[in-house]
Amino acid sequence: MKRNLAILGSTGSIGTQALEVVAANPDIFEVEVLTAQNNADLLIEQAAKFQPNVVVISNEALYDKVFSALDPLDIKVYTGEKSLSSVVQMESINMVLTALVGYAGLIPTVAAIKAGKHIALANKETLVVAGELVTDLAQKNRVDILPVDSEHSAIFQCLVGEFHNPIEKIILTASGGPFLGRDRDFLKSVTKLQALKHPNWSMGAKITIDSASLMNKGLEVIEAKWLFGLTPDQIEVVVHPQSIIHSMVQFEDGSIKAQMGLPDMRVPIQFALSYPARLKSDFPRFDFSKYPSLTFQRPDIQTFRNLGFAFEALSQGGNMACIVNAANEIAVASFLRDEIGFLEMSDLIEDCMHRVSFVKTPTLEDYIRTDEEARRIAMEFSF
Ligand SMILES: NC(=O)C1=CN([C@@H]2O[C@H](COP(=O)(O)OP(=O)(O)OC[C@H]3O[C@@H](n4cnc5c(N)ncnc54)[C@H](OP(=O)(O)O)[C@@H]3O)[C@@H](O)[C@H]2O)C=CC1
Ligand SMILES: CC(=O)[C@@H](O)[C@H](O)COP(=O)(O)O
Ligand SMILES: [Mn+2]
Repeated sequence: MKRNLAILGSTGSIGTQALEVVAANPDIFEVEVLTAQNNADLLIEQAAKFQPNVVVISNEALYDKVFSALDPLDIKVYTGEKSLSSVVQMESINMVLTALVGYAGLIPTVAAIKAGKHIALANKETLVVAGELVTDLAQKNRVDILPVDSEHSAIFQCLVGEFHNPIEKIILTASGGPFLGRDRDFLKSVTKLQALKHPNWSMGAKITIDSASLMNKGLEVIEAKWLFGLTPDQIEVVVHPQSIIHSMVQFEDGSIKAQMGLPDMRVPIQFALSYPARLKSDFPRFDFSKYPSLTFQRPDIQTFRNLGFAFEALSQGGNMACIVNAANEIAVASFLRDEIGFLEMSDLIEDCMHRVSFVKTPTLEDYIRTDEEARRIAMEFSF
């Protein structure tokens, strides 16, 4: 069961935890490709340790630095726009972990699927932008898309042994983020430092802001629709502040299965990389006596409007989720630069949903055009 991996985004939160899993299981995993955008020092360190055949540094200005460090180790170094899409096609790879953030994950994932590589999917934006196209392509090429996202891994783990049984609904759990229970008056003036303090998970900046605004849960609703072939009314979101139950599936007899454990992304990463096997691990174990109560409540979609936008995008279909995704990427980047306020992120997304050209049955080229148009319009947004 040797897995020869390309890890796209190896220097990020998911990428570094994936390399911990790899390091603990050297008989099972081989690293063929590592990629990064800006963190050349860490990429060089990872390459020296894991000895891939190839690395990609997406920022072209850093190519010389990475090349001169890795040339003596006989590790090939690439850069440039098309590099990710070409390296994922290498013969020696059989699985690609998409641990890079944002829309940038879409085109390399499509290239990997076309080349017949199984996908361990962390980059939820790929399915948000073009879920129908990507899942159809995977089916056509007999490629598995194995979820890494903790909620989707939980659902997938509940479904193992049940694939013949219809799902009545799934229950996606949400932590509620750092601003759970807060009203709009409070949210008006929150800072990025407050928003970057997730109560349970340590993650990259973009997804942490998405969690604070409930956009992450919205993106996950769309991701779940495409991964598990659901209609929007089969997807319920429940706030569960402890993040111990990672999500649930309700079957047609009313029985509910839940997957639980401490919030530790190494568990779903490892399961996606080793599926169908479960590998032994020394990750900390859950202790029931430390969690005397697990609590649940409804999400407040009047205050956290982004979750509602995601359901709206699903009901409109076409390229609407692609519009929401691009607008959200611009909104989060602007918030992180202190250019807009927390609540203005939702105003910007709503504006784009009204103004960007709607396409009912988009092709890949339409998604690329939509992403460009939505980013342009989002950048023009003024308050
Ligand atoms: N972190 C988590 O626990 C979870 C993450 N996810 C999803 O996984 C994905 C990765 O998240 P996370 O690890 O937190 O993100 P990080 O920001 O920590 O890491 C992102 C990685 O992608 C690279 N990267 C960023 N932008 C680009 C680009 N335009 N082109 C190529 N590479 C790029 C970064 O390189 P560099 O650092 O070198 O600049 C880095 O290696 C996201 O889609 C997120 O939603 C899902 C569930 C949980
Ligand atoms: C770890 C993971 O999968 C994240 O997507 C996490 O779920 C974020 O937490 P919330 O969005 O529920 O706050
Ligand atoms: Mn998640």
